[in-house]
Amino acid sequence: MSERRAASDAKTLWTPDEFEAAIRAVGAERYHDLHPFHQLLHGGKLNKGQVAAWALNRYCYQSAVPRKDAAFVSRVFDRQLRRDWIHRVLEHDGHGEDPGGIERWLVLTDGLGLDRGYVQSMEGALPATRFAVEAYVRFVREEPLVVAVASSLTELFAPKIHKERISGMLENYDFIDDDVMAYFKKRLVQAPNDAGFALDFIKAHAETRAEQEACVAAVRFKCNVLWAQLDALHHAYVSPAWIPPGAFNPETLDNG
Ligand SMILES: O=C(O)c1cc(C(=O)O)c2c(n1)C(=O)C(=O)c1cc(C(=O)O)[nH]c1-2
Repeated sequence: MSERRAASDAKTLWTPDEFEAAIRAVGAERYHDLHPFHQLLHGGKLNKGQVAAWALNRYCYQSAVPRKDAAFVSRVFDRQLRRDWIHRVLEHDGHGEDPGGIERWLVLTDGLGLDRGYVQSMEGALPATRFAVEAYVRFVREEPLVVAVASSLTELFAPKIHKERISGMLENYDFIDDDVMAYFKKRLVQAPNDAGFALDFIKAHAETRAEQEACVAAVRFKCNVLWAQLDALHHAYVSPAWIPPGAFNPETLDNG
């Protein structure tokens, strides 16, 4: 055991409330709602091409989420936990009558004038987007289960940003309507359930202070995954507007 880990284990276990407060403090400090790109997006300050760049890159995240959840399930020996987690894959991939979140995301990219095949190929995504989302998949595949669960807890902070996004984008962009915001409306119901389950799970299963601190670090890591994607978008499409070779160019979009 490293010296740092031993020192952390020797500290008193946080109470469940203290543990939750430490997790929530990470969101208050560094969730991506604080990123200038989101403020531009929600405030109507971007043009259609820039919004399309965001949606196209964010598709990579959407498609990685069920992959990381499937990777998680594959590591779980407890049948009940697999049952409790597997719906996350289905929420995104669809199930029965529900076309799923990825399909709803493609309705958004259709509405922005992007070709579906191009979006799904991820060929136009920024290099940093690909690195960031794959780092998340790898993290969930490799870290201890309780830490992997904790990394989903940025979802505690997502409903606030989804509400702001629905109202801000509907109000500020004439190319956004209710149909294309369906993805976020659905997440307003799904995310609190998923986050509540994950929070209860880590409270019950992080048994040492070191494990609790590793969970907090996982939320910090995940905030970085989200933040890095917006840094890359800002750099490529806002200022200095350096589009990496081969990445989506908004000028190729009709009415971009
Ligand atoms: O729009 C957003 O800001 C946002 C953020 C996050 C998040 O915090 O990771 C998720 C989502 N949306 C989302 O729609 C979603 O399905 C989702 C799943 C997860 C996850 O880590 O399992 N995060 C998020």
